[in-house]
Amino acid sequence: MASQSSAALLKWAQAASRGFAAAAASGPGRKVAVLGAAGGIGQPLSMLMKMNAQVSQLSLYDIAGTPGVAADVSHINTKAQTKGYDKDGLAEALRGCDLVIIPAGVPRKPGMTRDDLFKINAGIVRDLVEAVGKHCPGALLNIISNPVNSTVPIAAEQLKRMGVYDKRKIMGVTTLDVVRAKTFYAEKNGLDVASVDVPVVGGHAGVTILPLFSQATPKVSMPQDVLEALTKRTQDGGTEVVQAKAGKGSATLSMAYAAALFADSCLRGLNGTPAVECTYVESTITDAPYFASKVKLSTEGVDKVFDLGTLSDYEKEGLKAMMPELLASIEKGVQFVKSG
Ligand SMILES: NC(=O)C1=CN([C@@H]2O[C@H](COP(=O)(O)OP(=O)(O)OC[C@H]3O[C@@H](n4cnc5c(N)ncnc54)[C@H](O)[C@@H]3O)[C@@H](O)[C@H]2O)C=CC1
Ligand SMILES: O=C([O-])CC(=O)C(=O)O
Repeated sequence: MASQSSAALLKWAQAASRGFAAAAASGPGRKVAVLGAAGGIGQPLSMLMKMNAQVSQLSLYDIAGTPGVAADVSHINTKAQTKGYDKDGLAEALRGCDLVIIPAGVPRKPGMTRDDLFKINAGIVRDLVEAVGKHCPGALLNIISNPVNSTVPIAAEQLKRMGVYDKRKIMGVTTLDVVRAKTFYAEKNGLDVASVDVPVVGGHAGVTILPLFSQATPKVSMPQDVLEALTKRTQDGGTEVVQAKAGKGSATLSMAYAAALFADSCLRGLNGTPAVECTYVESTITDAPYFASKVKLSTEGVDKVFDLGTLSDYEKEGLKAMMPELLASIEKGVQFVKSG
């Protein structure tokens, strides 16, 4: 989000594009696990984490297909020691982890909402988070599995139940919404996308995704119809990809990129260089107990949740309109664990 974070990430990407060894030149060692590593997101994300100089150990866990992915990724000439774990290896994969990234679960097909994934993914996330609570309770948790509006409350409730909940550590990954908003805003206004920033707040489904174009930089004043079209395209970005893939899943490559950016900021925060990102966390800045907004990521995870700043009237309406769906999705997640 912040230009500081974008600049560092750009440097990382440039180093990677010059030759992956350059990206691995320095940085303290952190242990990172990807749960769901053999999936559409998991594979490219595992590769990108292998290219991150802050990672010294990389655990790749999935219920199927990890030996191949781990062997493949492990040949990349960067320092992260990479090991694959199958379904009996979860405890070892997690032990000592600083950061656990969860893209495990089923993706949408055309005609489905993210909430339609709840039936399968809720249990997957709860069980994986239970293992995190047992084997690395201090780790930061980046939750990608949908529906994020519910899976983050599920993770929180599960850890509360185990007595190891720390609200600073649990984050729903909404970076892809920011990535999309930046891309669409830059394209529409003829801007250099590398210089663009757009905060996206709320949640991660349909109308709960609220890009704040009134706070975008550089500031461009857009006619209302253009603003509304950009807002809608950002809200429907996931569906655009689901439809284009026509039954073969949802966003994987842009998601892996977004998750790698967010994980990089989390690791830099842990290593003492705070970063600012939008992410879905426990929050008191609106009526929703979980809400995505800009946060400061520091040595213990989420150090500060920033308030929304000044919203336009259109954004105020959007905020009001999302609340019933967001609150219902949160409650559904909470009840799933409480009644389980
Ligand atoms: N937060 C976001 O912005 C986004 C979230 N997603 C979500 O990410 C999730 C994964 O999507 P894809 O990678 O495309 O799906 P995929 O089906 O290609 O991969 C999922 C992987 O999870 C694994 N898996 C299933 N149960 C598991 C368990 N109990 N433990 C470990 N691994 C398990 C599967 O074996 C598979 O390899 C979906 O829920 C999707 O909706 C997708 C795009 C964006
Ligand atoms: O739309 C989906 O199902 C996947 C997702 O969350 C996204 O691409 O934003």
